[in-house]
Amino acid sequence: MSHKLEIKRVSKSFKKHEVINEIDFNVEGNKIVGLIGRNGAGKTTLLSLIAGLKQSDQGEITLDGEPIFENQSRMQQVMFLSDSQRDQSLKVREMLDMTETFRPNFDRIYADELIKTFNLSTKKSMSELSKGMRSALQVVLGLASRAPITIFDEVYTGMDAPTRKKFYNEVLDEQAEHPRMFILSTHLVSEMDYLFDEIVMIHQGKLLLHDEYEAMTLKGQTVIGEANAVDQFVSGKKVLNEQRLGPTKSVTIYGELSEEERQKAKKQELEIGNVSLQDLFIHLTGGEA
Ligand SMILES: Nc1ncnc2c1ncn2[C@@H]1O[C@H](COP(=O)(O)OP(=O)(O)OP(=O)(O)O)[C@@H](O)[C@H]1O
Repeated sequence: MSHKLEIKRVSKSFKKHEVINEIDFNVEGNKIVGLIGRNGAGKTTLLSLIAGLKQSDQGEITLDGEPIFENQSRMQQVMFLSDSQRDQSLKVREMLDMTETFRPNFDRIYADELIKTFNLSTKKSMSELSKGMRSALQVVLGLASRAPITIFDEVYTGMDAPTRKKFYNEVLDEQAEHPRMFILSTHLVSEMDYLFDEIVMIHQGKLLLHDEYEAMTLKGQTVIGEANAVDQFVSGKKVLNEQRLGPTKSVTIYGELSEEERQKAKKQELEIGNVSLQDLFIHLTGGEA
């Protein structure tokens, strides 16, 4: 079954600091959504609002038309996994037991398989796990719970590269066998972009872009060639970045190019190339990520 998540002009402040500013977008269906933003952009805050763990000051977040906040049945459909510290004395086995009690779709057999995949011991307590192991446990709980909306808030940052790769493979396998909506926040953009169907990019609490991954990367273009010709070609377009190398110039733009414009570029010996999501992210959020 597919679900509709609506984020309707949501704002949230802490004291006088507005952390989320009128964010507005919808996601519908079984998709893997990448939530991208720099440190402090507001990703965790937005995801906590979506999970109903915090109340927005303005606007509303609904799942299938019903508000999530203070709505037990909707909150049960949304699972939020993060690296925040849990009760350190609990054993891994107890964490699995507790999660199984609260999550109606929890698959214990799959959870036990994942425990082996990620080399975790169910006998250890949380305080005995390394940072990477704690991250892996969050991944196990999130995947095995099979909640219709599963949110991973940068849990992978503690995991080493081979373990992250295992996680990415599991997400893709799960999405094929038990489709649902995953929201994965990250700034490991180049490493994770192949997972995403849709991208939500936020910056300083505001929504910068929301689009399908493919559409978004097709809109990012570099135009390289003789400086004057490049300047003329990009005039009136959204310019993200410019680099000059002697008489040559490389400009990154964002927006669709018509066939006519592509032909014009060809005639003027301008080279048009695609921009990676990582480069778009860097340029759109103003500098090195
Ligand atoms: N409970 C809180 N009280 C006060 N300020 C907060 C609180 N939680 C978050 N903030 C502030 O809100 C802003 C956004 O924080 P948030 O954790 O949502 O960002 P983020 O995009 O997840 O960052 P990162 O990638 O570094 O984890 C930051 O300036 C942070 O200091």
